[in-house]
Order: sequence, then structure tokens, then C-alpha cells
Amino acid sequence: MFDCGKIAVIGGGSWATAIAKIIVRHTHHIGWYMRRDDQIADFKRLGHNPTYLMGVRFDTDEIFFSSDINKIVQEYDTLVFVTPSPYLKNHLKKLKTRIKDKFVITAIKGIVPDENLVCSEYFHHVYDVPYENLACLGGPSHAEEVALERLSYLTVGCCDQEKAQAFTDVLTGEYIKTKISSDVIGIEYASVLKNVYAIASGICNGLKYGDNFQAVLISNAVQEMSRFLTAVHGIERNITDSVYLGDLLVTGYSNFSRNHTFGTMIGKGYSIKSAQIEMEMIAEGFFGTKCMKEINRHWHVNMPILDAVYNILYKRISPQIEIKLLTDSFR
Ligand SMILES: NC(=O)C1=CN([C@@H]2O[C@H](COP(=O)(O)OP(=O)(O)OC[C@H]3O[C@@H](n4cnc5c(N)ncnc54)[C@H](OP(=O)(O)O)[C@@H]3O)[C@@H](O)[C@H]2O)C=CC1
Ligand SMILES: O=C(CO)COP(=O)(O)O
Repeated sequence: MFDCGKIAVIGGGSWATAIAKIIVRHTHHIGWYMRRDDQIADFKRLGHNPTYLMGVRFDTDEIFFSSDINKIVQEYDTLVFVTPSPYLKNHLKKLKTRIKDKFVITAIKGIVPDENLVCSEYFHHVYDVPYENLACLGGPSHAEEVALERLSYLTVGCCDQEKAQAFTDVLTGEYIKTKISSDVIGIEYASVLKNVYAIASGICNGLKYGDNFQAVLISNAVQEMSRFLTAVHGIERNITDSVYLGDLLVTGYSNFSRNHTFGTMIGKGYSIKSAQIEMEMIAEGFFGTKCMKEINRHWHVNMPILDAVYNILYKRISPQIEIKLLTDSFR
């Protein structure tokens, strides 16, 4: 039976904090890499993350903090990466330690910029981590709700089902239910695309389209997601599973959604810069839109919603015009 061994969390934001809370309850010890020493010092003094999910209290005696990624990678067997995708490469650049023998789990819902690879592929191609040592964590899971211990369903994707099961055993608890899947690439792409569609939904919200239209938008979004997943990784999957459709719905509709909030501001006429400043947190879909557009240049999948969001965010075409064109293309 596979054992995850000592587990470390890489990243200091809200999802990293929620995941750390879930894991440490089970293991009573975690390693935790955060980029800033002052953040670590404040965390130890206050007993909670000073910036994100401040209501989640930790017994800091159960945590080995370090701002040195090499120390964490050397000491821990399972590494859960939860940095926003635009910063992943910078953190990894500091690595002097091999990670190919580690169990690497990515909870990042983004594409590695410039490389245009989902994170598991990046770890495989650049760091030689074999696919059986790579997993992803998906599912509808706002960090804020996990922090409040509201019932949430997560999915661990890994081609080695024993390893996936071992990590789900670590996560499963009173308010976390988990299942396993072998569709790592499909889950990772779906997790990126749902952010793009949540921005679309937010833009429409900002433009005062109503619930009737939002339902049509999300119906078209799931069809678009399905077309893309079938093209890039055509295995049998049920797109209505919570890790695909469920995550799209929560990001598309929830008040906690960063991507939806960001899109709403764009629809209301904010500039991208001012929307990003106002957010204070990362809207992954902004970066995901550009990467997915570039990736789809290779696949040529019909993706009108992705195209519309790209045109609004990167070509500065008016949201009114783009969304009107999109509405004409829907059935
Ligand atoms: N939040 C959620 O509910 C969920 C998030 N995810 C995914 O988790 C990943 C992390 O997102 P999330 O936790 O929400 O992020 P947050 O917005 O909560 O936190 C952002 C993190 O990025 C760091 N950061 C900011 N600027 C830089 C920089 N220039 N260089 C390096 N690091 C920087 C911040 O560090 P500092 O504080 O030091 O600035 C902080 O640790 C994303 O891929 C997201 O899609 C997945 C599921 C749920
Ligand atoms: O991935 C997430 C929920 O599953 C979080 O992203 P949003 O904050 O945009 O919803």
C-alpha cells in the first residue's frame, strides 16, 4: 500500500492555506514553503496566515515553515504545489534538489506561461517526474468555504490509482469528500477553462445580462469544454462529473469566485489593471485565457467563448461588441 509519507504545501495563498488545514488535521505535521520570511514570522506569531483566510487557526508546532524551497523538497516526500501558475516557474528555478522521486501533486488551476503546458506535463517534461508520480487536485472548492468547513467534494487525478487513493485518504474527513480519477490532463485543462468561462459569465453579469442568458452561456461553456477535452485527450469521461461541470458552475456562479468578480468588473468598464488591483487576489483565468488561446492555435477546436474573452482582455475589443457577437453564435 502506497504511503504519502511526509507532506509539504508549496505556496502561501488562500488555497494553500485551506489545503494545509485539511492535511494537517490528518497528519499533525506538514512542511510549508512560503516565499516571504516576514509572512512566516507573522504566521508563527499570530497562529494564522497573516494575509489569507485569517480565520483559520493553526497549531504552528505542527508546521515546519521555510522560505527555502530546497529545504522543503529535501525533507518531504509528497509536495502539493498551490502557487498561482504565473509564479510557478520562478519558485522552481531555485530548485537544486531532484524532485523526480517525489509524489508531486498540483492544485494549480492554470497553465505554465510561455511553455503552454498544464502543470503535470511541465513537471514531467522539465523535471523528469514520471507520470505515475504526478497527480492533480480538482473539484468545486472555494478556499473560503473549505475554511468554513462547508461540505466540499474534491477529486484526485493520478494514473497510479493506489497513489491517488493514498492522497484522498489524507484529505477525506468530516467536511471533505474525495474521489479518484485517472484523467489528470482532462481535469487540469477543465480547471483552467472553467476560469475563462467564469470571466465570461462575470463580463455578462457586468453588462446586465440576466440569469436566463447566464444559463445558456454556461450550457455552451460545458459543450465547448467537452469539445476541447475530447480533442486533446480523447478518453471516455463524463463531463457532468463534479470535477468538470461542478467546478465550472461554482466558479461561474459563486460570490466567492475571483474569476467571476474580475469579469464583472471588466463588464462594468473597469480597465484590466484597475480590476486586478481591486481584486487583491489572483484571477487565474486572465492568464489562462491567453495560454488556452495559444494552445488552441494547434488544436483548432471551435471555442467561441474563449475567443470572445481573449478579444476583450487582450485585444481590448469592447465587451458589449464581443458578447453581442457571442450571443448571435449561441443556439
Ligand atoms: N482560492 C481558491 O478558492 C482556489 C484556488 N485554486 C488555485 O490555487 C492556485 C493559487 O491561488 P490562490 O490560493 O487563490 O491565490 P491567492 O490569490 O489567494 O494568493 C496568491 C499567492 O501568490 C503569491 N504571489 C503574489 N504575487 C507574487 C509574485 N509576484 N511572485 C510570487 N508569488 C506571488 C502570494 O504571495 P504573497 O502573499 O507573498 O504576495 C500568494 O501566496 C491558483 O492556481 C488557483 O486557481 C484552486 C482551487 C480553489
Ligand atoms: O477554482 C476555484 C474553485 O474551485 C476558485 O476559482 P475562483 O475563485 O475563480 O472561483
